[in-house]
Amino acid sequence: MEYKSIAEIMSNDKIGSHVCIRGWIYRRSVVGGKAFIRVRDSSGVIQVVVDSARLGEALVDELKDIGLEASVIACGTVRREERAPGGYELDADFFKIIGYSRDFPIKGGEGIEYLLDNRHLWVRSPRFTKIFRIKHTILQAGREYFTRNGWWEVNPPILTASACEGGATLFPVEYFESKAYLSQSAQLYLEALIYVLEKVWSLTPSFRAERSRTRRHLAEYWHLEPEAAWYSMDDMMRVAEELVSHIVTKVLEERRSELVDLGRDIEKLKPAMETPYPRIRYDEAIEILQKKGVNVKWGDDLGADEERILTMEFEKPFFVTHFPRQIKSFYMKVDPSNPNVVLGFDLLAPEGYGEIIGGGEREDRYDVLYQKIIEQGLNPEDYKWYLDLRKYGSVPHSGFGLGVERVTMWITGLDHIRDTLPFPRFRGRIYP
Ligand SMILES: NC(=O)C[C@H]([NH3+])C(=O)NS(=O)(=O)OC[C@H]1O[C@@H](n2cnc3c(N)ncnc32)[C@H](O)[C@@H]1O
Ligand SMILES: [Mg+2]
Repeated sequence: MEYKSIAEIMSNDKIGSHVCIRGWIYRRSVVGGKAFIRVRDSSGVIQVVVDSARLGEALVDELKDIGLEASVIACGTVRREERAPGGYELDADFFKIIGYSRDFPIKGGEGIEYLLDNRHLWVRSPRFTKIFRIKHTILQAGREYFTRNGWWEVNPPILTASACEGGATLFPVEYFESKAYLSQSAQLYLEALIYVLEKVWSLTPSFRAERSRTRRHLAEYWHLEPEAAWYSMDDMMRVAEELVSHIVTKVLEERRSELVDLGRDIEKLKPAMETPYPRIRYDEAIEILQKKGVNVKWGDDLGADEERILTMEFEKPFFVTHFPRQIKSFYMKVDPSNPNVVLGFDLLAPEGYGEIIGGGEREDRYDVLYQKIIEQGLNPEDYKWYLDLRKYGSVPHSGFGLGVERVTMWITGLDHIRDTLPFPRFRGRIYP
């Protein structure tokens, strides 16, 4: 028996053809001797009509109370039906229950904690099918961009010995007789690999022990990070905007129907297809915020609220550059023309989404980096290997980290980052 996907058969050129599908019962009702069974698979939902006059009363009676998510096979003739989801239905001449389902625990209207406790079943919702298909394309676009432009994919370690982004968000793990930490970022190792392949990138899980639960922070997220020898901050900002533009273009080409089904306003994504993106310095960002009456002063970090207000000034992603040195990580290169700021950049997504990328130029001089490690209260011993990279043929280099879930949240228009991956991890949530 040959099976078609539901998306394949829901088209005018399939009207009148005889096909077989398989999937799970998403909704069901019985009216006047007919069962209307909405079957879902990974491509969509179709209504299957089981007529007792054709397939017998016993089957229709059984379908009256069949459990949601029972797995089924159905064969029949495709026909137009405006009242059915997607405008098509399958007039069944064969219908078989494969796997029964009793009392599927998600019936609609449950609270968020209950749904998260049943995430292993909640993920079956067609809404997640659409989100995860979009995320698939985002990841595919990222890999495609780097491969096409001569970047080499590498595999940095996830078990590490020291912090990259500050000790406050480290997850310690037992490592044989000693202690290790789950990686916050692949960056430091990518900086070793640029001396091997010059332009490298990795997709790794990054871990942040974020104490507070917010709509845009996870404890485990997927991190797309390039690093390149000889690249300046400006060079790397061009890579960042080309990458994001390619991602948005590919999603709009290949996942438009999923975006529409999620209620996303496609028009709001189109400006991000065009580069270059606007660039403002941190100084200008502070001025904009102060003019809007925000209580912020030079030297303050930009939090979610400040970023949200800034994003209302732009219709596409925009860069904020040249942050105060004291609010950025030890590895950031100080601006030669202004020792108070570093050559760092963030890329902020519009519509209130804020930071999706953080990056910059790295300090490539041994003595200066050593002092910055001391300045930030870190132990140079913990960074001995990292400092070594500045002893043997050090070169100017830059990189950034793109938060895949942050980008997915923005592109899909979601209001919480937890729905951008199947099993979200944040404080208080490790099950299932
Ligand atoms: N290779 C690099 O230069 C990356 C650099 N070491 C780094 O980790 N920068 S970052 O802390 O801003 O994180 C980078 C991005 O990673 C995302 N990010 C950062 N933290 C999170 C959390 N907690 N949850 C979800 N996403 C997160 C967000 O998009 C940030 O812009
Ligand atoms: Mg950042």
